[in-house]
Amino acid sequence: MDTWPRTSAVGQLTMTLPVAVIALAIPFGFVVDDLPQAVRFAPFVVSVGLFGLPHGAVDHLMPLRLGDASLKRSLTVVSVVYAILGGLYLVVWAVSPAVALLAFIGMTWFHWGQGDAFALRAFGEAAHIRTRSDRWASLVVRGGLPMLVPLLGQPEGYRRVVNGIIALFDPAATAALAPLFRLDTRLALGVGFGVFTLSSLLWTARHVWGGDISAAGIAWDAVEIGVLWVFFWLVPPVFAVGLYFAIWHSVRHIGRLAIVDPAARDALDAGEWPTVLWRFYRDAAPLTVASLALFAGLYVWVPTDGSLNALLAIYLVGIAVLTLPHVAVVTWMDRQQYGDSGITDRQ
Ligand SMILES: CC1=C(/C=C/C(C)=C/C=C/C(C)=C/C=O)C(C)(C)CCC1
Ligand SMILES: [Fe+2]
Repeated sequence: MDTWPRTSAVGQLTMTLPVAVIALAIPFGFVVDDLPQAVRFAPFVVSVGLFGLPHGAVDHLMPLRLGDASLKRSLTVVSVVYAILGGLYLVVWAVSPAVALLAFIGMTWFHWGQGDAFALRAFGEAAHIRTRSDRWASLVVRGGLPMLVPLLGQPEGYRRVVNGIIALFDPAATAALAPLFRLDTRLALGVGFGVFTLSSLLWTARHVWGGDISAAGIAWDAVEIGVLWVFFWLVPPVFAVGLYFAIWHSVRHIGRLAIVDPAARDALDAGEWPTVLWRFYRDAAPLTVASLALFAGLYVWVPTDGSLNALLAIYLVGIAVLTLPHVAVVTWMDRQQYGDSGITDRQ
């Protein structure tokens, strides 16, 4: 299967649109703290219906579309994976929220990194991401931007969200993560990640210096990385991470879903955008609604003060529980779409 339609419209949209929106939002970061709290939360609210939550709600069709499973088998396998992984993870939240929170950040680091590494290769011109080590380097950088850079630039906003989530289950447990916010910890992490970012670009640049590919892909990669560093450093975390989730990670994943759905792919080739979106929303609607039911259940189960902060915390725990099985499905998609031999030699 040709999973690399580099020149198609989906490529243009999934690559350019997110960067444009994120770059335009950077100046907004200077004023958003002075606006009503609801504005900071707006991207997460919007993500419930627009791209964010629905992007994972098509997982149940992946074994059907990317493997050789029947619809029934596809549904059964994915439901079982969701029930087991989501259920176990929910237990971890109840038993040790600090551990569960750290796992959530680590898992999102991996997942948003894997999503971007795939999109760069499939939709961008990222011919410099060729080998397994290139892909891992890109994954670590791309995932670290939304998960680590806000901690470096905006520790107070970061801490508020982290503590808010942990306190839902056990207010005393927030102390466990205090070292994360210390200046020396952040300095070490910042220097380490900065060095890693530059090294990974230099490492993948060897293919360009080797002379066999154009420099356009790596230049684009570097621009995106630069924009994201600035964005996550300056923009308040709740707003920044929410916007990134809805408009970057999810949009790129929806592009990925479209190329594995033959009818959506034909519509793409014909430039019929509404058809693509319609098919996506039709597929995603039932489980998006089911996810909302799960969130409502969490809200009933975990006592809160009903504040906006507490609602965000509940939403994030709900997302966390759904993300673990989602990562399992997307990691399987990676295997299918990259092929067993890795992504070498896909020139
Ligand atoms: C909001 C926020 C955080 C975490 C958000 C996360 C982890 C979101 C994950 C969403 C996922 C995994 C969606 C599915 O693809 C931090 C970084 C803890 C602190 C700063 C504000
Ligand atoms: Fe995702």
